[in-house]
Amino acid sequence: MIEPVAHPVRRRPFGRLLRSFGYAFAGVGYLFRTQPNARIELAFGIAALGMATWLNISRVEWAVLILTIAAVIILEGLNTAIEAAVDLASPDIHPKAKIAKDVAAGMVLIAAIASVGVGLLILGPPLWEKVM
Ligand SMILES: Nc1ncnc2c1ncn2[C@@H]1O[C@H](COP(=O)(O)OP(=O)(O)OP(=O)(O)O)[C@@H](O)[C@H]1O
Repeated sequence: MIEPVAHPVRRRPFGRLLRSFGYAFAGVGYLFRTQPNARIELAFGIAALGMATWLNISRVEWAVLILTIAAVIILEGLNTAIEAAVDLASPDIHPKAKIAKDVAAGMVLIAAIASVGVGLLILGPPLWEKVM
C-alpha cells in the first residue's frame, strides 16, 4: 500500500521569491559596481538603444538589438561568476583554472564581436540614409 506523503508546509513562498529577487539584484549590482567592462558594455548598449529610438527601427530589429545587448552583459556576468568560483576553488595556479577563465573570457569576446556586427547591420543602413 502506498503511504500518503505529508505535504511539506510551504511558509511564505512570496517572501522567499522576493528574497531570491533581492539576491539576484545584488548580483547585478556587484557586476556593475566591480567590473569596468560591464559598465562599458552597458554604456554601449544604452547608446545603441538611444540611436535605435532616433532611427525608428522595426519591432523585430528592437528585439534582436535588446537580445544582443543582454547576451553580452549576461556573458560578462557569467565570466565574473566563473572567475570568482575559480579563485575560490583554485587560488593557486592550475592549468584547469586557466582553461576555465580563458574560455569564459573568450565567450565574452565572441559575443562582443557579434554584437558589433548586429549593431552595424541594424543601425548602419538607417544611419547612412539619415546622414547622407
Ligand atoms: N588560478 C589560475 N591558474 C592559472 N591561470 C590563471 C589563474 N588565475 C588567472 N589565470 C590566468 O590569468 C588570466 C587573468 O585572470 P584574472 O583572474 O586576473 O582575470 P581578468 O581577466 O584579469 O579579470 P578581472 O580583471 O575581472 O579580475 C586568466 O585568463 C588566466 O589565463
